[in-house]
Amino acid sequence: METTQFDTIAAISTPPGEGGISIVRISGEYAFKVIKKIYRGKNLDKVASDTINYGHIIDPKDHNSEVDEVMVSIMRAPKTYTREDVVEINCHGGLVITNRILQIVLSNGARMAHPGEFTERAFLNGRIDLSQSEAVMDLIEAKTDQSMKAALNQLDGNLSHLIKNLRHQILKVLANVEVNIDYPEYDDAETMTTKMLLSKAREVKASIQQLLKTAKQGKILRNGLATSIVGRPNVGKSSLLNNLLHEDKAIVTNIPGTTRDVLEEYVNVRGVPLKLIDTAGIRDAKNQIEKMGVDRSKKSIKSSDLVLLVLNASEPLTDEDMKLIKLTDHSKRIVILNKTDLPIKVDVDKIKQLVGEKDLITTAAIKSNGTEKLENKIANLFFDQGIESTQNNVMVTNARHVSLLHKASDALDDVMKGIHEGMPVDLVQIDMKRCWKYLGEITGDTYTGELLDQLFSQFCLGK
Ligand SMILES: Nc1nc2c(c(=O)[nH]1)N(C=O)[C@@H](CNc1ccc(C(=O)N[C@@H](CCC(=O)O)C(=O)O)cc1)CN2
Ligand SMILES: Nc1nc2c(ncn2[C@@H]2O[C@H](COP(=O)(O)OP(=O)(O)OP(=O)(O)O)[C@@H](O)[C@H]2O)c(=O)[nH]1
Ligand SMILES: [Mg+2]
Repeated sequence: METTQFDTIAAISTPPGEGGISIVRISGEYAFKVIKKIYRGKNLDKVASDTINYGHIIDPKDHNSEVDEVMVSIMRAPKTYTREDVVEINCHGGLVITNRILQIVLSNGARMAHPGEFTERAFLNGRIDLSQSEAVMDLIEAKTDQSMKAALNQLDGNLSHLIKNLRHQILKVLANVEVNIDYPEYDDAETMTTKMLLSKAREVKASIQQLLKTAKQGKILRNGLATSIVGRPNVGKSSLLNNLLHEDKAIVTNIPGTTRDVLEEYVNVRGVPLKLIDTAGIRDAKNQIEKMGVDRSKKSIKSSDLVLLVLNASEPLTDEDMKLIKLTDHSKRIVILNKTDLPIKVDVDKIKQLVGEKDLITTAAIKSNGTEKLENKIANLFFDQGIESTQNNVMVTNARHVSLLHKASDALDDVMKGIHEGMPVDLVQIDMKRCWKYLGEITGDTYTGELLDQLFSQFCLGK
């Protein structure tokens, strides 16, 4: 059946499974009509907005039999999450009961919501803009406190304000340009206008570049710092992973080649989310399965933000170690000299020479020695490059926003180029307008149906 943004929608807004309480949320014009058909208790027409009310859900199609004892929240438009009438049924948190109540809601005037549709309505009805909607999802998926803060900042509208302010400035200049084109009072009107465009283009570009500088850290906070643990077989890679996880997740044995496949885990290191990738030990593999694992390790080095290269301090350096040092020379790298509880057989000075003292630490993973040192080093790598600060700690965390900021900045380059090449001002302003349009796509001042479908379909059901 064709669905529209005017239907009354419903979904279970709590995670599936057993729990203390589950919430079935209803939003739209008929939300109150629906609940009045299926609720026995107070007269809901008489209760104030933003109240929660005791009663029972009944099934009109089954002789009004009682289905559950519930609390029902009544929230009247427009001061609600979606800006529509919203009703939330707080029922007992069983799978069967929650689904039964949803079914009753659906057969009494509501239709099933699409993923993210409540938030999409909050956007379409103007309560939040597009970047704030995206922040709702980031908030749900945030993996550490730092990621959560960045998402909350965006939900509060700080990125939106910054972008809206830039757009406003551009619009003002464009209006001035129009006036000067239409009524050139002075002979040098064109020169004046050009000057104005040029200085505004420079100013806005500087702001955009400042924002883009935050994107690297923003991406890490959102997606995690992709970190590969590499090294010869049996050097202690999986042991180190377990230490960072503070649990025994990866299988550790004294048999070289234990880890055959790539293992991925999220860890929180002092607020920095790491996506840790334990790889198969790299050596000239003899058997096919191990060889595939090694190929993946090599790939994983290439796609990592950070490489933890593990060496065995209790054995002399091998050709494979040397290969690995070379292979990771161009990556951001921490070299870990492990097994330092055993007699040291490796030439430490040579390693210092090869990889630099700054990025070298010693550990004894078997005793969990050096884990804190490693954690500090990782956190410092992230924070020491200096958190790029902008007004109100705005951080760009989203790939869509980054791409639009680049396009906007390129459009400004075209403005400047046009001016330097003496292009007529009415042509130059087209590029300025393009910049304005790209910025508007971040906040959703301009958007397409496809974009909304694509964005909101990534949300969870009931959000
Ligand atoms: N039960 C419940 N808990 C929830 C939500 C919800 O919808 N239901 N939320 C969502 O999923 C989040 C809270 N977010 C919300 C954001 C705005 C409004 C809202 O009604 N805003 C109105 C009125 C604000 C006011 O009274 O001052 C507005 O902005 O006009 C409600 C929830 C998290 N917890
Ligand atoms: N003495 C000592 N033994 C260690 C240390 N770290 C790890 N080991 C031992 O070395 C062996 C190999 O450890 P793993 O963590 O499985 O090594 P790995 O690098 O993941 O090995 P593969 O998965 O086979 O590539 C195990 O027996 C560990 O207990 C250490 O610091 N000191
Ligand atoms: Mg392993």
